[in-house]
Amino acid sequence: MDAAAKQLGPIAQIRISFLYTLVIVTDYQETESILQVRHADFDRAEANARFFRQLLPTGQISQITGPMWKHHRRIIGPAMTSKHLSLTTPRANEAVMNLIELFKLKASKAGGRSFESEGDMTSATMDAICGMAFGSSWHILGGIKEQIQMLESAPTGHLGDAVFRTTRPDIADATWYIFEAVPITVPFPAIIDFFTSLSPTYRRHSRTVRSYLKSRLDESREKIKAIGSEAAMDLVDNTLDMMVARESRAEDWMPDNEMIDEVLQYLVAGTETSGATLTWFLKYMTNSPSIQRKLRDHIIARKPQLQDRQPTFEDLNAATLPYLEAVVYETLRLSRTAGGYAREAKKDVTVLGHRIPKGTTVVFTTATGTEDLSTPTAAPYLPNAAPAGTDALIRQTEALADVRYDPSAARKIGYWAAGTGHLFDPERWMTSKGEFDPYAGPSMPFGLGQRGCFGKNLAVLEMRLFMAQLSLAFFFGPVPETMNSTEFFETVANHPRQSYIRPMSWECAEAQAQVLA
Ligand code: HEM
Repeated sequence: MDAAAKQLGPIAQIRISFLYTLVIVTDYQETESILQVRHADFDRAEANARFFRQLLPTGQISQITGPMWKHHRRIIGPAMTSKHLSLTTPRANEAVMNLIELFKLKASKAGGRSFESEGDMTSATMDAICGMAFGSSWHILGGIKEQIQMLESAPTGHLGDAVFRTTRPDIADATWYIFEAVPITVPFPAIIDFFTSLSPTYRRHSRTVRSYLKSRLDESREKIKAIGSEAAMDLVDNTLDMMVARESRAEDWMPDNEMIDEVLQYLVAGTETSGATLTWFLKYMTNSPSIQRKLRDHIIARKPQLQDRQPTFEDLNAATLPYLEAVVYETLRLSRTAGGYAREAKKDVTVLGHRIPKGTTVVFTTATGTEDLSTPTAAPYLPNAAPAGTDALIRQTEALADVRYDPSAARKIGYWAAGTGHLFDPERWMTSKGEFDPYAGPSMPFGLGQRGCFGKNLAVLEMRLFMAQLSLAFFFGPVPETMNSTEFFETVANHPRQSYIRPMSWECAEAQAQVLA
């Protein structure tokens, strides 16, 4: 899709089959306007929402905008306020600390060899999200640590890496199983969903996860009854408790199955996305020693106390730690965890001068953050060059090359310098005064508008917590070329094909640097 978007320009039409046509819009300003302003014209695409319906029949993510979606947003919305996120921060910090201990242990057993990190990052984000969603985790990292402690040393893989084969608790495996059944990369999701719903294994794992969440819900009700719902509102450190505390108000009541869907949705929408983004972060750090040093020095200079204690929600913000914020935004921009998102035209509409009939799915790619096709200096579009191998699928709309961004129009967001979009460069987010500028240039990792990512605030908090503490704990040493590919593969998220790291203490890194000097 990215290749098509790049070659065909700001708007293009892709015929998937005789019955189904998509329109791709890559013009940044038009995308902003559709997502943020034109709610009367566009809604969440049914084609997108139905991916998750088997797993989360009533979750926000499976619904088009209507009374049920609004009801869910109103009840769970306070989970993304600063007040609630501040209360839940210790839950995420537990996962970060366990991850740091696990990396130390793995590094000692690896004896200088690199090892794959993505499994640990998704286990860490699952532990963190569980803690924030219902107050305790499945201790996946703790279990992995215990298994690794038993090892003398790790076996060597075919690339010369250290291989750690570990298992996860059954409940975590059951959850992964049902996540992986989301038919996101298949051509006929409805058919796949039908067969999935008949699969005894899927049904068994789904029952296991749902009955676990039901027992958490019952415990939460007991807890909140004992505290009293009004008092609980100021104390609750997880989303389930918060929803239960609110349910005493008639308008905030929600049936059990809907509450369970909302909590499970945290895990579905928040684990793989955050885990993949943090895996990319480790890759960028591994390949940017000077950025690692700058980030660590920045945190120590601005918040020296974070060397001795865990950060609070209030410690980590763009004003206090602008360079950390720049690293967070740059990682989200370049890793493009979610490849794109979609809307459906609710009526006949006009986009960039082209009539789009009611019911058409319009897709936006996060590549607009790396290849800003509305940049006046961008390379000219190639309106007649369909990407190789896709000719049969692609039919260009008539003469679209002339539909370009109008430089005289007001635009709040800046531009990235031509040809630099593919580089990992946190400086692009910094002003000459050393401040963080969220409007420096295009990037939409979370989509936008009323159907943009619900969990954005939580995700950004997680990124800050993990990135700050990992940067203080480790220097990520270079890994061999054969383990350093930048290729990726796509599921719900974009994952790096290789995620090898070689964490070491800063003291060890400095000693090595001196020997080499
Ligand atoms: C780095 C991490 C994350 C990324 C990159 C990400 C990205 C996205 C994107 C691109 C969308 C679609 C937006 C649109 O259509 O405009 C989305 C939707 C959503 N995300 Fe996230 N997300 C992340 C983490 C999370 C977390 C941690 C949660 C939950 C706590 C979450 C919950 C949701 C939900 C519920 C929706 C659907 C919203 C709706 O349909 O109204 N996400 N996310």
